[in-house]
Amino acid sequence: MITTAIFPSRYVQGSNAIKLLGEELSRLGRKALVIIDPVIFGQFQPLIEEFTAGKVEVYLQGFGGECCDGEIDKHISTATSYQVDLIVGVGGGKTIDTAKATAHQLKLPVAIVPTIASTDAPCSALSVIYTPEGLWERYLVLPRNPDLVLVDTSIIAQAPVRFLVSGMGDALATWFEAEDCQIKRAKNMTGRMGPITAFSLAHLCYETLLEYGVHAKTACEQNVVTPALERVVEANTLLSGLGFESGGLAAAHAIHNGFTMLAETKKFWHGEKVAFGVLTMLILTDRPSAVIDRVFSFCEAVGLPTTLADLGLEGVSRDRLFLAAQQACSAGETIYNEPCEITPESVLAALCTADAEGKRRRQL
Ligand SMILES: NC(=O)c1ccc[n+]([C@@H]2O[C@H](COP(=O)([O-])OP(=O)(O)OC[C@H]3O[C@@H](n4cnc5c(N)ncnc54)[C@H](O)[C@@H]3O)[C@@H](O)[C@H]2O)c1
Ligand SMILES: [Zn+2]
Repeated sequence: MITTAIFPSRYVQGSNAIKLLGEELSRLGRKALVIIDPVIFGQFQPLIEEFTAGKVEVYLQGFGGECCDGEIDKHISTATSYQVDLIVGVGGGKTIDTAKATAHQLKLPVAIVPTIASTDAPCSALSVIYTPEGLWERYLVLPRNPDLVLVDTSIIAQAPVRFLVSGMGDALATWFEAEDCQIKRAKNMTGRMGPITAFSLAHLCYETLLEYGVHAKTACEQNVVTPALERVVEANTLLSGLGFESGGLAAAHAIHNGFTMLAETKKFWHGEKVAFGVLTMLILTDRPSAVIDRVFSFCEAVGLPTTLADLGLEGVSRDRLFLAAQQACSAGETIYNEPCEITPESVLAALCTADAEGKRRRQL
């Protein structure tokens, strides 16, 4: 059997790692287009200018808010007119995915500087493309992973804690989705089966969250970096990225994609929707109740959604929920990597049951 795993070329993490930006970027190019999330543009412009000075020439451009084709075209056009030889993405998952897609179109190297540990987008060879209105559109699978991922944990610790928790929700899916792909011998994001390395990393991701998740959240609430925070940032960013890409995706992410059909969930972050996708998946795939209890307890302890109301879907009708279930079961979705029968009806049943279980536990 041929297995395949893919990795970013270089991963740098630590408190004040941003000071290494110029040195690290100068390995990749001389002139960079730096795409920055608009919310943090003012905060990061001076940092980027200071820590690249004398090493790399930089042009800064704001990200427009959605990773869609029009937005990618905007950055391609700027990069072309400035004749840059490197693309840098600074921000959350959407800015990062836009930077990766832009670099891919231009066949340039890409460096990623996540400013929140909210998803496992930084390390992957994938951009998730949406419509300008924010509906999930397609996965753009890229031929290579980022050339550099540089994570400054002090920056992550300064950001609102909800992003770190959301990243834990995304990372929580990694082991369960990879495990099901391993059982089913399903394809990972490369279209081949993952090696044991990927499944081990995915499992380490899960163990790290369970062991250090609560303490990492506490540190982030104090805006400080501790060893637990360092571990969870690495789990959210590197372990989860390697684990999902080379292990494979399954139901939790398909259910997330289904939720994007329901406008009420738009104000919730990717990892928050994925976390409820995990709870649903555990019921859908008939996991032992001890596992279900452990994952519910973890979500409750760190503050991830455990009911539909937590995702803005209080009182949602079964008919509307069925729309999300149908979307989760679209042709080609990763939900078919599950080693069990999948229908929109079975997904709806699992969604309703996960919600009821979340409510039941609150009444104990
Ligand atoms: N490509 C992949 O492998 C992959 C994996 C997982 C998720 N994704 C994608 O990532 C996206 C979700 O990413 P996200 O949840 O990071 O959303 P996002 O990029 O929209 O960022 C969330 C919010 O955080 C703000 N922000 C960023 N840095 C900040 C900081 N330091 N302080 C305060 N606010 C800050 C942004 O302005 C934004 O409002 C989705 O599009 C999802 O599909 C991609
Ligand atoms: Zn995800």
